[in-house]
Amino acid sequence: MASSDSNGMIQHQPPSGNANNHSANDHRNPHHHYHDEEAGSGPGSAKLGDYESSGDPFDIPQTKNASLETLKRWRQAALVLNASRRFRYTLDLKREEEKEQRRRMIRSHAQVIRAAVLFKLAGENQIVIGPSATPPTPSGDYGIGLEQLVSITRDHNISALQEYGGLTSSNDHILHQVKGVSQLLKTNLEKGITEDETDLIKRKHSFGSNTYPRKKGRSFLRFLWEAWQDLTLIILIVAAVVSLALGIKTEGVKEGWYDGGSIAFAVFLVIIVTAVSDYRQSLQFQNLNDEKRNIQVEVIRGGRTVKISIFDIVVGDVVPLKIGDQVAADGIVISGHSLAIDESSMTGESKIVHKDHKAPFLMAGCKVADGFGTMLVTGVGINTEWGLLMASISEDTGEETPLQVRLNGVATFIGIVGLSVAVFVLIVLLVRYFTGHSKNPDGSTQYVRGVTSASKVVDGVIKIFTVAVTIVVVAVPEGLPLAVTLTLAYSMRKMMADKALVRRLSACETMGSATTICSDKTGTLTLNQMTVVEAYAGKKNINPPDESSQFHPVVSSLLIEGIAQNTTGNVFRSKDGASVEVSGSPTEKAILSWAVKLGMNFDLARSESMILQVFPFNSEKKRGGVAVKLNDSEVHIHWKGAAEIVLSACTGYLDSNGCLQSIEEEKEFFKAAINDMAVRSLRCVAIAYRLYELDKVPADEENLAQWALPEDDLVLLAIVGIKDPCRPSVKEAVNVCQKAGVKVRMVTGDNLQTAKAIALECGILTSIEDSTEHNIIEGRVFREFTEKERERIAMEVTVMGRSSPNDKLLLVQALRKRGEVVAVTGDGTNDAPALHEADIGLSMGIQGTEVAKESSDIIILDDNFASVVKVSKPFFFI
Ligand SMILES: Nc1ncnc2c1ncn2[C@@H]1O[C@H](COP(=O)(O)OP(=O)(O)OP(=O)(O)O)[C@@H](O)[C@H]1O
Ligand SMILES: [Ca+2]
Repeated sequence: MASSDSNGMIQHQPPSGNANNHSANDHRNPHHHYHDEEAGSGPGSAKLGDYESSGDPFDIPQTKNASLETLKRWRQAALVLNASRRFRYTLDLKREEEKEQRRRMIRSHAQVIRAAVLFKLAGENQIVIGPSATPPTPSGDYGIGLEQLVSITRDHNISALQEYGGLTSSNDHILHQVKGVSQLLKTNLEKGITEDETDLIKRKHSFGSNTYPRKKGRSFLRFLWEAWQDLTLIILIVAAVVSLALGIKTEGVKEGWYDGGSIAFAVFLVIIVTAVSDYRQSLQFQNLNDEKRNIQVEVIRGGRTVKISIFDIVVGDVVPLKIGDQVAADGIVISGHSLAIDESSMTGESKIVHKDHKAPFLMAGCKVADGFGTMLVTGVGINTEWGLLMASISEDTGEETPLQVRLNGVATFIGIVGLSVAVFVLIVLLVRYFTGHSKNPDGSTQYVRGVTSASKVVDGVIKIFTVAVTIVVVAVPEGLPLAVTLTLAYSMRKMMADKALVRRLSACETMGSATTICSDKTGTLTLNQMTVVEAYAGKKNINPPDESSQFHPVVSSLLIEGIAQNTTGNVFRSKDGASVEVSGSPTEKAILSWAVKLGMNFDLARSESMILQVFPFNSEKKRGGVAVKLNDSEVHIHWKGAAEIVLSACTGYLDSNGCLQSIEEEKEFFKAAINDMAVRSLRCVAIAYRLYELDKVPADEENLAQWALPEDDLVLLAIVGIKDPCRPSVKEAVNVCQKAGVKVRMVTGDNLQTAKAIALECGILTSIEDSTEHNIIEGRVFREFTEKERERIAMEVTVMGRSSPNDKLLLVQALRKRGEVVAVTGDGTNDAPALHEADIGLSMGIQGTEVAKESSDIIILDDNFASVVKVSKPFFFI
């Protein structure tokens, strides 16, 4: 497959064989390179090993990664008769391949068109190197028409952007090249479009909506048609016909139809029930898919961050992007810091692409791999490659669970054995009959060659056939797999009612055999409603924490500057200033609200300094930083993050008079303060800053983007304690697990003391004395053990604090090595490898990122641990 990029150069994509391999190895998740990179050993090989060692052909490993290879072997071993009904896993794979092919087709199609246009323009001498583009043609209410807009994005036509750009923005946050397009689209790049209904409708009218026609599912008749095409059923149908014919022949129409009729009725019943259940399941999957696709995304409208359905995004919208998000529509980067996009879902190449003003075009359907930013939407729905792709593939994945596959296999196997026995009996009886060995009750030989009349022979043979048919009918257990299908369909419906979105049906089953659950703390065990309840400014404990008069003005203005700039959240103040809306991650929200109470005017604070460089917060480093330049050219670097980590980088603090003091002698005091808050289950965040010399800051953009923010020599401004109460239902849920013999472990990014306090509160730990050596462990300690030691320790670990997402993966790996069946909950993008590695990955519907959801088997819609338990409870006690 060859494709041309925007310069018309030919690039070679991997040959189709490769792509097939790719999907064959892991049909479930096209993003499995996450796993491959981080986990080392691929899942496929491990699972295959499991299979080999078990040696039992009926033993499909109970893991979700039951690979194609396993199924293929299994299929050979069990002589499967109707592959399409028995092995939907393979169907699933075919669909994946089909998807991949479509994707390539759409891409090459778009590229051919693009190449043709470029060629034509070149012929007409319209392409000149440098800024040159056809001027925008106004259309309707907007300065640019749909066609033109779409082609700019599709062709990654930067020169057109610059051409339209015209004026240079006074505000350097905004890449001025987007300015022109945004004006044509009547968008304010900072405040977005207005929330006005009529404006939205106008935009939809001019540029389309972010939806695509859905491919119709199969009709009921198709299911009916498929339902009877099963060898066991065909055997039964034949048996019914034969039996009917025989019965009528021997006993007359009135009496003789009973046997055949009842077999036919049974077959009919099975066909109908199978078809109905398959059909309902396909409808259910369609609903599931709709729900899966109906992602809630944030957009900025009227200066306010609002959550809307992805389908409601319109051209001109300003969409904030953060790590883990799915790019909701085609667009152009407005501003961004270390913004990197994983385009593998669209291009098939697992390459992370950095986006800035040189490569500002974003493709819908890709994932944000790093950093954050905002984008201007320029293409929606069917005008994007993603939309074309979605419209052209149907997604009713009628997968079967391992248990179903196994039972179906057993049923077929028994059916075949029955059939063979019947045929064997038939042959023996026929041979006996025709060789004159069978006798009537009166002792006379039944068949004498040349003597017995033809009609007698027919009767005799018919009797023999009846025996054979009876054996077949008794032997074929067609209802068995059906029973499982019905049960699972029921449990899936129940799960939906219990607030869980099942992405893979087999997960329901696996969940039943889970022996341990590794749960997140924040949001899953706790409510994720965070408020700052304690604050230290310098050594002074501020009480109440938002009493602004207790802060020295120097401290509070530095705090406000740091909090307003060093955030991915947003504060919206209504025109009259009466209501304030804070958005962002729960921790951010808590800190922003606190700052608002201290008198922060968000917009004003942000306009007073200019951001030079950002280090976005991530769970690995547990801190985030920003460098800002003030109007007087002073440079401040603000850091905010896990308290003890930031504290260890501090060399000074500002005391209650706003004077700089050395922190050396006071470190113990601050550590004790943090510990004191943590044991009361508060999450501690420290805020610090430092001065920096402007001439040490890289001047040119290239180096500035690469600049690693200095993070030593910090001055501590404040430490806050954030309360996040336990969910009320959690204690009971943990109890249910423990009763069912399922061990609950907490793996959290929070401080060990905080983790311990929450674990006590929700019953994961019964008492502090309960702790053995490795029971409560820090992520850092755990990761430094050797692999063998980790395996040994893992079983003991109940609470892991200050863990990075990779520690979670290590724990899951170690537990699985010890033969545990592990369920893992996760929300962050970095949790994807652990979710993937687990036997059952559970992601969070509200706080979870798209990447995490995609790597999980079950999405817990309300983020609640109690729902996790509710989902699996019926299975625990089987
Ligand atoms: N937005 C933020 N800015 C600065 N620091 C933060 C922010 N969010 C969290 N922190 C700090 O980072 C620490 C851990 O964050 P991390 O993302 O690893 O955990 P989490 O996912 O929030 O919790 P859990 O793992 O229990 O779900 C917190 O204890 C807090 O001190
Ligand atoms: Ca987490």
